[in-house]
Amino acid sequence: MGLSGISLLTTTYSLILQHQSLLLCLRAKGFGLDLKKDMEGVDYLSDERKKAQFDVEAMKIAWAGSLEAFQLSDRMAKLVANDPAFEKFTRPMLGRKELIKNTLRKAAHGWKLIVDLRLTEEEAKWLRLYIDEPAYTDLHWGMFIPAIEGQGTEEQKKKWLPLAKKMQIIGCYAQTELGHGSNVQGLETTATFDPQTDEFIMHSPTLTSSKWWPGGLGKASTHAVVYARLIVGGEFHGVHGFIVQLRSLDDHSPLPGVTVGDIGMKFGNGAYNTMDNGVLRFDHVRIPRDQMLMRVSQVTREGKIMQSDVPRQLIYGTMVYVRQTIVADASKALSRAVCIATRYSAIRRQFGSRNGGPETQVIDYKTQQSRLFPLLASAYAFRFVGEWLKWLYTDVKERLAANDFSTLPEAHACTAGLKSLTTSFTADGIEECRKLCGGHGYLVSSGLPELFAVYIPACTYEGDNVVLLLQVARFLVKTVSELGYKKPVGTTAYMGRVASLMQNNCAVQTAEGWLNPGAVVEAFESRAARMAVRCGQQLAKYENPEEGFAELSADLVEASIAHCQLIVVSKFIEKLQQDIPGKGVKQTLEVLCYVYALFLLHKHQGDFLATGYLTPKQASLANDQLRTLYSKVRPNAITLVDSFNYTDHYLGSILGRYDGNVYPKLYEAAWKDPLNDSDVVDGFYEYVQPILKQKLRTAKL
Ligand SMILES: CCCCC/C=C\C/C=C\C/C=C\CCC(=O)SCCNC(=O)CCNC(=O)[C@H](O)C(C)(C)COP(=O)(O)OP(=O)(O)OC[C@H]1O[C@@H](n2cnc3c(N)ncnc32)[C@H](O)[C@@H]1OP(=O)(O)O
Ligand SMILES: Cc1cc2nc3c(=O)[nH]c(=O)nc-3n(C[C@H](O)[C@H](O)[C@H](O)COP(=O)(O)OP(=O)(O)OC[C@H]3O[C@@H](n4cnc5c(N)ncnc54)[C@H](O)[C@@H]3O)c2cc1C
Repeated sequence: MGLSGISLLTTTYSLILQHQSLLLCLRAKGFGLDLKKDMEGVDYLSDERKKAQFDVEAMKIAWAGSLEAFQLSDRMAKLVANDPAFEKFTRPMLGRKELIKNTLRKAAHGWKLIVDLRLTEEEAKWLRLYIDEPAYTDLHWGMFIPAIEGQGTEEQKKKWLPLAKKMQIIGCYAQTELGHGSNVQGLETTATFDPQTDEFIMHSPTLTSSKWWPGGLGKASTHAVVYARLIVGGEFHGVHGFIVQLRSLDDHSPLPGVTVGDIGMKFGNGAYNTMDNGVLRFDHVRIPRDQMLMRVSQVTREGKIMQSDVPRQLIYGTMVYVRQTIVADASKALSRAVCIATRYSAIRRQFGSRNGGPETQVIDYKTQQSRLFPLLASAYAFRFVGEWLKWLYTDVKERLAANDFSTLPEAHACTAGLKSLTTSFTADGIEECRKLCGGHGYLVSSGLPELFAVYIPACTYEGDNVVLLLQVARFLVKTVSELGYKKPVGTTAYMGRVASLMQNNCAVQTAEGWLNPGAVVEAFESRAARMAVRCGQQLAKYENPEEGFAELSADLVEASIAHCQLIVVSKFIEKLQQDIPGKGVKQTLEVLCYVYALFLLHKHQGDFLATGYLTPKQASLANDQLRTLYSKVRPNAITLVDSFNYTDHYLGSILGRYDGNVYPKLYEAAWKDPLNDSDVVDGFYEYVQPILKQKLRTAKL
């Protein structure tokens, strides 16, 4: 094949796809073809992009939340993508020590950019996100600083926040212990007040009291907010946060009485192993009294405990904040996986070739659509519920600052429940995206294995997902039990209409009848209300409510999921009631909203049927409508993932490349693997050749 033959290959998209494997063979066999030259600059997804029925630039803004948010995020994404210091392709191949050093280097480079370019806190947050490497800085900015902001007095904030924000100290959040994580009141580390010296003595009395897991603790932090049992005058006064210095600010060595280190390798290559999750023990370490975070309770010089008007639950406030950010992160992680799987599904062809024509794009298989499009719709749904949750949190924060604590229980229930719902779904969704990409999805260069490994602990950290749903259940049970005399508000307002929600059944008669926001919301409200009320009725049969709660906990978790799904569906619908500019943007989002809702209805039809709200026929009509909706998503699929505006650097996936130039890049990447540095593998002469050369004496073989 001559050069003219090669240039012919670039003429049509389908021809190129057919000939890619041939080209690769030629190169491998030493024919010297320059694949880079032949394939680069071609957009293999351009035909797909032409199918869009909406204004992609406007959708990018809808996804980002505003033009300003879009521009800011776009600027930071490009800053990172264009800086070779943030290369991450080799990360999964690094040993742990190199990995951590590399992460420290990136964090330092990121901080230099933040300082040199005078980035705002918001810009810095996006910069760290796009660097896309879990690091001690996540916990410093994401938990240590918020803990001081939320639980410190004005004086404490004035002292510690400037140091932390200039990174003159590095902090982490040391709550979990070897023996207890979920049960915070079961923590064993003690902080005993010594009135003689006006100090607290921090101590780890047992092996199980060792702090275990805190990110950034293992190697980087100089300080920690340590959660410990406050003991004053020999009595226990609950768990509180204390700012404790762990390492010297000169040479970083642990201070006397402090034993600190890393807890070891975690799931996956690269992935969360860039984080130094740590172990920490105290041997009677003394800290000044004013290092107890004292917004909720104060210990006086004389050793008196003073309670402020602030509820005790505010000690858990940092978790409310972080759970809210985790919901926003879920939409990022899911959209990333979906972007990879959608683009690759349009490139990948299997079967269906007629008369030598191209095979079918796997995205056109209905089964592929029924697995992929609900994930795409969920990414948008989580994005919008995350936006709403951020608003809710900001509102609560303002109220807390003005000593109005009335909305804290709802904020706790919403953040706990939505954190659980979105992270569980996203973790499963990333794995589904890997399967949607077939064998190539299992390659590290697809980006999916590392994304999965880095993401799955989100189901555990910041509260085990089942434990959190049980918190939602307590909130629901309380709401139901108070219905007779207290009007439910906020996300439980629908319970105020419990009588009609229990009585009226679904009125939908046709598949088109499901394209009605009122019908959809009523279905989810009825299901959630009926499940919660049913749990309430069951609980009432127990003399001991705690015993009943434990016995019914699996059903209570189901009721919590129904309530949380209702929130996501309602917030998506509410979003669509706003003005959303751009040709076809609102209509396309409406399709996704119905996909999300009807997919859930189909998946959980057992609930809807068992509560008596739906008939089997109505459930089946919903499924008919869902199939029609998938056809409406299909032409917009690629541009819907383009609207996330992810750079190739952030995606970190050959399968998800913007230009769809998958096969040559996969091929190229394989040759970059260190194993291919030589033709004869290390160890061949010691371990393989002797086998090949052996002269077997046994008759059997
Ligand atoms: C890739 C880079 C990402 C970058 C992101 C940036 C930052 C960080 C991101 C990632 C995170 C990385 C690491 C994660 C860090 C952690 O994991 S920190 C440790 C988190 N630990 C937990 O979440 C522990 C879970 N357990 C609990 O939250 C509680 O103990 C409990 C289970 C909820 C309560 O237990 P219980 O014994 O029943 O209750 P207690 O007596 O303690 O309190 C009961 C009352 O308090 C209310 N309540 C509970 N929690 C909260 C809260 N958070 N806010 C407000 N109120 C709360 C509860 O409703 C009860 O109220 P009543 O009115 O009495 O009913
Ligand atoms: C990657 C990672 C990073 C972390 N970072 C930090 C950090 O920075 N700082 C920090 O302090 N901690 C951190 N943690 C710890 C984390 O917050 C805890 O692991 C988490 O809260 C879960 O607690 P646990 O490990 O005690 O789980 P457990 O509570 O032991 O859970 C084990 C099982 O028991 C079940 N279970 C527990 N209680 C109940 C119940 N009441 N009813 C029914 N089932 C129950 C759970 O559902 C689960 O299936 C991190 C953890 C990970 C994995």
